[in-house]
Amino acid sequence: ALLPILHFPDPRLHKVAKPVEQVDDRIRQLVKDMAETMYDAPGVGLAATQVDVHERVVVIDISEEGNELRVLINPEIIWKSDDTQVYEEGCLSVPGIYDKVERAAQVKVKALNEKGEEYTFDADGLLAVCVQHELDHLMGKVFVEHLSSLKQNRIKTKIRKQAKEKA
Ligand SMILES: O=C(O)C[C@@H](Cc1ccccc1)C(=O)SCC(=O)c1ccccc1
Ligand SMILES: [Zn+2]
Repeated sequence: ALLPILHFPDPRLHKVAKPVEQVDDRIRQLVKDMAETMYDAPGVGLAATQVDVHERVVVIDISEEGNELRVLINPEIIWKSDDTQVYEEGCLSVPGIYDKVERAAQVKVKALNEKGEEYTFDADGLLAVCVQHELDHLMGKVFVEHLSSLKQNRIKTKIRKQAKEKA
């Protein structure tokens, strides 16, 4: 089922997600709903925090055809490169806002899959950006918080105006 995505500055986006205790059918259904919601947006990633579920679950699919779904349960970055890359980021919780964010160029990630089995993978490029962006969400952080307070205030004003026009 499609899940409603929380929009900045909703305070629930700042809640810290808890680790998943048991990878069971409830979690597998959540993953299915998150993937459906991500593809519908469309996006290349989605964190459970964004759909108001405060558990450490992330889905990512950076493939062109949208047929390479990655499921990250209790994900951890176990290594980060010193060199960084700047990438123009967007966010499904901050629609219409794009800005440059500097992050580690390569990361090594450890996570559980839908069966609860542990796996690791190396990421660079867009995948590295996306993993770091999604893990920020699980820590209650939205990408705009990397920007100056001047820019953040302008974004809040713009989002409020968008909300008024829609209402
Ligand atoms: O808000 C989110 O977490 C989803 C976000 C993740 C992200 C990935 C990479 C850079 C920044 C943010 C998005 O998917 S934003 C939409 C987007 O980047 C995109 C959408 C469709 C095709 C390609 C990219
Ligand atoms: Zn986001």
